[in-house]
Amino acid sequence: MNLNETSNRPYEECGVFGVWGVPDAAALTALGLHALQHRGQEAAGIVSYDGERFHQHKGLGLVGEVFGDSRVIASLPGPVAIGHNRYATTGGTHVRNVQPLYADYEFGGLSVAHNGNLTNSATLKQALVKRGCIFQSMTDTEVFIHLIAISLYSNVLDRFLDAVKQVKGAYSLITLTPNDGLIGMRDPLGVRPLVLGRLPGHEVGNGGWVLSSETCALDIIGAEYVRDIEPGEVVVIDETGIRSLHPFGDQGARFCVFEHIYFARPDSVLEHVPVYEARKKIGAELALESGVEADVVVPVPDSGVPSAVGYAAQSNIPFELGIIRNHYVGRTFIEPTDQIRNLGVKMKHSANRAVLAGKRVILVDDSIVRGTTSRKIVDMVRAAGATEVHMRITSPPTKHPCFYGIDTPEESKLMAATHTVEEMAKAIGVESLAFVSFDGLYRALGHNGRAEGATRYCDACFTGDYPISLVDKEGNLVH
Ligand SMILES: O=P(O)(O)OC[C@H]1O[C@H](OP(=O)(O)OP(=O)(O)O)[C@H](O)[C@@H]1O
Ligand SMILES: NC(=O)CC[C@H](N)C(=O)O
Ligand code: SF4
Ligand SMILES: [Mg+2]
Repeated sequence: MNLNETSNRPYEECGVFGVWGVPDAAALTALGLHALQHRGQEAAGIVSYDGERFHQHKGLGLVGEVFGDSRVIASLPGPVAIGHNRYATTGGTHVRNVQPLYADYEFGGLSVAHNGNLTNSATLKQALVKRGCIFQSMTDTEVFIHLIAISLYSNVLDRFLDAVKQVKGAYSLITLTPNDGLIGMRDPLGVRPLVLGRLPGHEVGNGGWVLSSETCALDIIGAEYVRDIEPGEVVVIDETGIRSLHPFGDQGARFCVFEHIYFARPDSVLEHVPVYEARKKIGAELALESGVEADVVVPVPDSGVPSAVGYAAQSNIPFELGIIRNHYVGRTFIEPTDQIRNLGVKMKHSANRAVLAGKRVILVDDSIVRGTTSRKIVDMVRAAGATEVHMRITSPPTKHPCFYGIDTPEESKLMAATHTVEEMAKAIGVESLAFVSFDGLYRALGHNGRAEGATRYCDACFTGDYPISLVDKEGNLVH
């Protein structure tokens, strides 16, 4: 069962960004969010702090829509700001669920931006509501707000640590506090990414620090990549410097392998691995494992492009843009019905007849979820005159839902959960279908097959091996 009331759509997640000690912090944050737009297109928000007051602006829509007017940025003064791009995993697309969340406490204001999903938030919420907490949103993220409020510790950092020790799930957090600075944190297994960067020229007063989901947002503002925040690490940035705490000790790391396969932008570097290179290598592994005679290798844009480059190079078959993507249709379709989603795929992709007619075609994509995209693409490619269509997928079959911040549909809607590979090939209408093997995937990421990779990554949507307990699901609780 999926935790999301609007779960009937393809997956996405969120982007978080924060800057400390720079003029125009909100403007830089808007730029950072713009670079992270691929991580969430549903809503965007920025909260800034000017040393006395917090200011916020949030809205449904793309970053350019919410922050396109310079008067909006001007209404967010201060040298510190945090921002969030949202794609809902818990709590639907409503204004009151837009992040960063903000609350007033006896110590002043506090704002939090969260990428990930908590697996015990419904359980915690039930207890918090019984204690009298009044929730303003339907997000899982809001439990942080209340756990901090009821904590008996006196300083904000201790209250924050008290709160995170009670939650389970995936969370990369950026928290803005009045006295304890900017706090960045990754959950104990580091499922979601978070990196630290620095803008040169702002060192006076310890300024210039940046926290971001991905390195592509550092590049857009000219910040230098410093390092990844470690799994379970808390960094506290204030005028006195930057401190690092490890309140959970070392519990290992289970980074989301699907970030490498699909979510992250190809120009980002995740855990020291350039995403573009990793995707090319996965494509090359796939060509070695399940090569087939053909005339052209064609990517399914966008996310299939780097791996198709790798597949084509390895197989020595020409790479061609046989499917053209309409750039005015977003990354995913939020429409709730299959009928409209089908139309959405047609609007997004069109076949390039000049490349496809009379050719044996290998299509490369990163994943098959419901099969909506593959079915439509294959029909289009055949209608454009392809004589054979072979589909190659750079992830293993997606058989299980994600509960850690990716909005996958419930299991019964995942094509690979209800079909064998042969049945899937028949259903999408291809001559052959192959997925990368687990060992091939992990080799491409620089590991010695899955035996090694499984101790470093979460791959639960492919294996069902969930590294963090699913407390709400086990207790049959939904938000
Ligand atoms: O089997 P389905 O349910 O159709 O979902 C799978 C498709 O969805 C994703 O693409 P998406 O259009 O979201 O984004 P992209 O442009 O980044 O590839 C993914 O890359 C697959 O192409
Ligand atoms: N995709 C995400 O990371 C979403 C964050 C949070 N769970 C929300 O729904 O707002
Ligand atoms: S279940 Fe899949 S998408 Fe979710 S965190 Fe794990 S690998 Fe990533
Ligand atoms: Mg795609």
